[in-house]
Amino acid sequence: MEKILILKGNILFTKIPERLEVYQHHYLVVINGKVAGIYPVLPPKYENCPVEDYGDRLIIPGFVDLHLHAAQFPQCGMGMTKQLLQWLNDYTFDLEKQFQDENFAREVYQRFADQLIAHGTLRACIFASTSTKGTEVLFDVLKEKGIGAYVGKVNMDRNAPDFIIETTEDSIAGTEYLIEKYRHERLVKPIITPRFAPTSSRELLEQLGGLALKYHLPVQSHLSENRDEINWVRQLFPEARNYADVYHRYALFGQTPTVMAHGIYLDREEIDLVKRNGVILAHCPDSNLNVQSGIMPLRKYLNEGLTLGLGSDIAGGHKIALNEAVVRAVQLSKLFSLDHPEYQPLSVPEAFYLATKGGGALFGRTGSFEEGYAFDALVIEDDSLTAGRYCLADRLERFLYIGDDRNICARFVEGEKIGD
Ligand SMILES: Nc1nc2[nH]cnc2c(=O)[nH]1
Repeated sequence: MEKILILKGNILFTKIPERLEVYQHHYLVVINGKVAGIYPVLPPKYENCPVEDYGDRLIIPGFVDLHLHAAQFPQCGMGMTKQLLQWLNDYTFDLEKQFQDENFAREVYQRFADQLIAHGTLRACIFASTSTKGTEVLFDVLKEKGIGAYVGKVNMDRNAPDFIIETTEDSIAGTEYLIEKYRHERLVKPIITPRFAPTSSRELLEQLGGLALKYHLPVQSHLSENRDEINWVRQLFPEARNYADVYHRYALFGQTPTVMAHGIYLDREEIDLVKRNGVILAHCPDSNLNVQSGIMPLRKYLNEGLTLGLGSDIAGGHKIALNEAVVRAVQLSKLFSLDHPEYQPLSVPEAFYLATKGGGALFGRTGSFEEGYAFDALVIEDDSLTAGRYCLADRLERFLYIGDDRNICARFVEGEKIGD
């Protein structure tokens, strides 16, 4: 039997980056979790269906966080004067080790999931830790909460402290165990997750690429984030043409759907490979500022036709709320364009697109209210932001800039209300 959900309110979303679609006081019809249509007047066939009337509130797509580390959640806002490699050594590895303790993992992951949902992130692409048991806890917590996610057990078998790396065999065995257990889940699914090239042996990369192909699973990792990291990769993989080619050689670069975080310093050849292989880049502006990685040439990549989304990159980024990343992406693009006037700063609709439909590309049809898209949505109550006086586009901008979880009064994932 068809499950019909009808909402009424002010509906805003993007189909293309440059333009916001705005429907004032319209009806949005959802059938079996998918958007069926938006109407000024309810068609007669739905006349007897109940309507959730949200009055003058905004209804927008849920946020999609394309890159964050659940196991770094307790570390937000710490070590923020270090650069990447030092920060990993001084803070991150010590913390991630603790996720071998399932009770600790459960306590942290519950808070992490609650905060993610409270702030309106309804789909996320997540690194857990190297602990297989700890990662299992994360899968189960996210399933209970009803959010959509890709979850990766982190793989590392070299160039990090002994207490956190695994043998290649253990790393692969743990990964395959989780794949077998969760690959048929509807909303929370496994993703292959080599931490990054420097902490991966060739053997590990080869076997992970094999798993991605065998189970047709997506892949996530880090790419070209920091200059010292890039030099390190050059020393470790002299046979590779560039950083991207390290992953490409091992079937971890677009042979299955792939998200690479950062990609700040891509050369011409790498940009072409990203485009040719359909790799999605996760832009993480807060993190790029905090650990002084640099400014991604976002407009250049958009002009090249690359697919991008936004990531909070907890805990390189210090805030889990993705509207913060929207704002920071716009701000950083303005700084970039001061020195590169040929590249226009990002507009707010473009940044909003990245945080919804852009990142949503990894999850299939989500992040928009076009027909056939999964109905992942937030209802925004912005009275406290003096709603009445502004047009709908301005109200959305104000929510993105100065709103927070207190303004989100309902959340839907594939048509189901969550987080109440
Ligand atoms: N931002 C960030 N970059 C990384 N590169 C390798 N590991 C990490 C991590 O945990 N965070």
